[in-house]
Amino acid sequence: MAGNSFGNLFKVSTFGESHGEALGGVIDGCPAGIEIDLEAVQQELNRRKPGQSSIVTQRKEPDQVRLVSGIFEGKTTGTPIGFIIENTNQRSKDYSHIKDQYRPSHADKVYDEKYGFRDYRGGGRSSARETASRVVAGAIAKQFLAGIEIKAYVSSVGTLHLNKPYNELDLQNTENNPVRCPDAAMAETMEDYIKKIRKEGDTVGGVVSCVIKGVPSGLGEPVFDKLHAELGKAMLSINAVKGFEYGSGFAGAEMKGSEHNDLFNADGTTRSNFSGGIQGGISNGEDIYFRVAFKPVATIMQKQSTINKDGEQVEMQGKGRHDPCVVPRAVPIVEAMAALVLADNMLTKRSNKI
Ligand SMILES: Cc1cc2nc3c(=O)[nH]c(=O)nc-3n(C[C@H](O)[C@H](O)[C@H](O)COP(=O)(O)O)c2cc1C
Ligand SMILES: C=C(O[C@@H]1CC(C(=O)O)=C[C@@H](OP(=O)(O)O)[C@H]1O)C(=O)O
Repeated sequence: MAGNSFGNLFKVSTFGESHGEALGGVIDGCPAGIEIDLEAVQQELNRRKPGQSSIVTQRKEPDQVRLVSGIFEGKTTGTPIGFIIENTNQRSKDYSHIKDQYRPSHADKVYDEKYGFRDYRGGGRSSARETASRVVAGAIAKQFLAGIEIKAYVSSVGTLHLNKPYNELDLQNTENNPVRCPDAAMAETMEDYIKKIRKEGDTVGGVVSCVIKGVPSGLGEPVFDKLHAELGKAMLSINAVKGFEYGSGFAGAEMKGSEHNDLFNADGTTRSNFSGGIQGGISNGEDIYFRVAFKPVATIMQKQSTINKDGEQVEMQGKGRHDPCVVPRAVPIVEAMAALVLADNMLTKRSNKI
């Protein structure tokens, strides 16, 4: 099974299944001499971990990371950084009912078809539990990117939208509530809504917005490896993601050039930023901002029709501990993937200077 590595120069490979012994990864290409704050790495994992509030999956995992190589006396050595997170709270019996039948809109059927066999416990490799490894790698990338600030937050849950641009929000408030929405009143409305949806045995989608400040100009490799294309791939590789837009995004399609053009100031900065900090695939020094759309979780606690391995129509109802809405826990994952893209592009920029 290929496809488990991300990045070219700052490269991470992840391993592990939701109900296996452990998850983990190897980061290759992280430069030597970076001071690593292990508590900050753990803090990022705590933001993502299951069981953290009443509006996420109730699986209780400590998600304690163990760094096993590549760091000596608190600094990266330039050798591969290996890390492990043990699984401690699997409840595999919840999944025996999907051994021979498929959850609609999860990855069960396609994994069986592609590989002829699958670890059905907890969704195996297709589970978003894998994203714990991304968060570790992203936390190390963030430390390499000192001076660049990456902040994601929840901007929609279902049809509840926070209709304010990021520069009118105080993003310091994002971590003050379990939804991770920086507007306290909207966060409360969203939280109540997620609770109501959970009671109904249903799930709901949402949007994570992200802003990156302090990115130097010149990151991104046209023509195929444009910075926004790399960000798009990174975000679309996260479980349950259905959409990515940067800058003006789909709204830009409704505008005129005379409204949309980012006019220059004399110092080369721009008066507006519909470009989202990237022009021609290269960062221009303005804020990079983008949005990521997540679908409603597939495993619902309501009866739905599906098929079994023999192609018979059957009824099934989800079991186990699932997220009613993924966006509160997706915030640190989005930040981690953005950090990995920037770290990789930073190293590429260094390597193509004569
Ligand atoms: C943070 C996070 C938590 C998730 N939790 C669940 C969950 O509890 N149950 C579930 O069925 N899907 C959950 N998902 C989504 C599935 O992992 C995903 O839908 C599945 O792998 C199929 O892939 P696809 O939706 O990208 O096509 C979660 C996704 C994320 C990002
Ligand atoms: C365990 C995590 O989330 C899991 C993501 C997930 C899925 O299908 O993506 C399904 C559930 O898995 P399980 O029933 O095995 O607990 C979630 O709890 C995690 O993110 O660490």
